Amino acid sequence: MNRPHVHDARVNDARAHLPEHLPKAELHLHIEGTLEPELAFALAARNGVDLPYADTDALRRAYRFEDLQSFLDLYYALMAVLRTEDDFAELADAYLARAAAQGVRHAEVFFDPQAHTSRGVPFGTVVEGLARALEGAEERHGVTTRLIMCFLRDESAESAMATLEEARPYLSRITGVGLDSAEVGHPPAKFREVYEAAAALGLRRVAHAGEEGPPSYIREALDLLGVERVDHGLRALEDPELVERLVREGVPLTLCPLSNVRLRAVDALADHPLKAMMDAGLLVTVNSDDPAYFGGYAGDNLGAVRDALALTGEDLRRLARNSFRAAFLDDDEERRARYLAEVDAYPLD
Ligand SMILES: Nc1ncnc2[nH]cnc12
Ligand SMILES: [Zn+2]
Repeated sequence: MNRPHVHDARVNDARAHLPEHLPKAELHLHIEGTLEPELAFALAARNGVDLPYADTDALRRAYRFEDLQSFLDLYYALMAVLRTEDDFAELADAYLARAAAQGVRHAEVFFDPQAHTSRGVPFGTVVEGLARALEGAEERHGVTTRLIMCFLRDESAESAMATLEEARPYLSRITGVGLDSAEVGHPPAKFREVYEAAAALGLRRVAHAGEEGPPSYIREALDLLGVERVDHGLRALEDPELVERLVREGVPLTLCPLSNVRLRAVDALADHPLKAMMDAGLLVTVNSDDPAYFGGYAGDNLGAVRDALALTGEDLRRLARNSFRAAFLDDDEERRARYLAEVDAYPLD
């Protein structure tokens, strides 16, 4: 009777001390990208939605992407199963449980309101559902949270502005705005006025830039949108002057290594610029982007780059420290200090 129990305890203990499970903040995570095939099918059945896949294996086999757009096509299509407040709460709670198991102590979660309102799901349904899970996360999972709403950059600036208006009644639950979806051809400049309006409402600002798009998009995000963090920023190294500025100003970059391989922004993890970016003095963090689609959550990403790029334990500690330094914890500096102390105390050898 006792043996399996003792065995389980040892497994759990070993898992708790994996180097890649050190305490960390996740700062680049699309909640819709945490929709695992099993939950997608369960929600489809509950909501009477027909999925064009025979089963979860068939769906997983569709996760072979050529580029960002080929992923986005499936990502938006699968959202059809998300309809009620409970669906959004369940989705977010499942993510938070997984993230906590890999050492995530603080999560700043993106959502794409236009992808839901455009198919008839009210803004309030999405936010109330997500907020229920996020606001209970400290008690349930030991994870503090922030919510960031992203504008779809391949939709119009007018649509983004209307979405900002829709958010007004919910601003106490929303920390900031972001910009995502198809990047090339949709430069940050398109959203200058929307970001000005968001800033006037007291919202923090981030934007995807330099994932597939050129380094000039990263400059625009800084200069025209006033972003405080750059999501991805993968192509920054192509522009040495930009790198110098990002280092000087301490602008955080939220890298997503497994995503970059799956969406073919880099050929292989061994070619990922993460280590070169660390060596250049950039404030980089490691995140999971859309973990259900790209093969791993926060700890999986960290473990994968550790192996591919021969990162040391101290490199991992630095990345974890960066994640808390880059987090929107300015309203709770005591908490940030506690998280940083947890990183320093975590045994890595
Ligand atoms: N990696 C990504 N880039 C742009 N938009 C996204 N939406 C979800 N994941 C994204
Ligand atoms: Zn992203």
